[in-house]
Amino acid sequence: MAETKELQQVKGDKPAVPEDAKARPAAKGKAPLDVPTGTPTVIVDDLHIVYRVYGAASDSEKGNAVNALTRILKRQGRPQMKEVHAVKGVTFVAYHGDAIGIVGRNGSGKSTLLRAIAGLLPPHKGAVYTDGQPSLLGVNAALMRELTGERNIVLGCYAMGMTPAEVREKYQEIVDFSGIDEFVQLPMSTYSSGMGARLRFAISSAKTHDVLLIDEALATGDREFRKKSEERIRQIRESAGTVFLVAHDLRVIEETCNRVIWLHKGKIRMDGDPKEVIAAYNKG
Ligand SMILES: Nc1ncnc2c1ncn2[C@@H]1O[C@H](COP(=O)(O)OP(=O)(O)OP(=O)(O)O)[C@@H](O)[C@H]1O
Repeated sequence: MAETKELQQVKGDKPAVPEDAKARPAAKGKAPLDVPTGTPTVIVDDLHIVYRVYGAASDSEKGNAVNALTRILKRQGRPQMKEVHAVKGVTFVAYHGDAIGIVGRNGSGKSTLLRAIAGLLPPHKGAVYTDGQPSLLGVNAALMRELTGERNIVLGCYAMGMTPAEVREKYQEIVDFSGIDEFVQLPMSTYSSGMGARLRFAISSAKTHDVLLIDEALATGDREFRKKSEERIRQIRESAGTVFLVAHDLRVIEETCNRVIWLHKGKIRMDGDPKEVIAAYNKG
């Protein structure tokens, strides 16, 4: 998303932190680790995301004769469209060096929020402002199953904007980081889901990202890989990037992030220190 006038203003002397953000624990409590505060990378302002599902009908609307007769009498067609209000007025500011974990129950809007920050979903209301190019790394990131790991690394690096020289320089590092060894010569369709996830993470994190959005990609890795990934996320943060991490494994979040946002039914329930938010989340 292009840098906006609003964000340029925000990057001036006085960051425009929304009023409610000032009241949140991250802002008023202890400063997150080594974060140089004051330079926002992502501003989410009263964001609403609504999915429109065409051809959907609720149980009460479909398949029964009374409903069909009512529709005929009222000259209505089949119900065509349902709306799912997945994100309902989310507001927060992320800063350079933040690693923000997003937790919440299934369907609470975590993946939707990441996709909206990545610019893949248009806001129904509100806005997302980002400084730099956000990159979404998901378990479903578009690597091609029928191609070998090697081809996917090369194409993936080109897709992220690397030059041929940079690809040559990074290639071996990516293979080593992913730990897929000789499987790199085989099509990805022969990989386990963990191997695929590791390769995706290795490719996506080979480049320095301004804003890296990670959706569950670390969930399938083993302990050793998780440690390596956490280290790499730390490096990304140190190079003044911002990382968002969605993971159901709360240990990964607690060990990796300096701030946690708890989403509940599309709204922020809590935002602040990982230990405090995770403790509250575990209590329900
Ligand atoms: N493509 C879509 N079309 C319609 N509704 C969707 C779509 N994707 C998600 N939803 C709905 O939006 C809501 C939020 O979903 P989302 O996937 O963002 O939640 P989540 O917190 O990431 O869930 P999970 O933990 O299960 O991955 C859910 O009610 C879901 O059914």
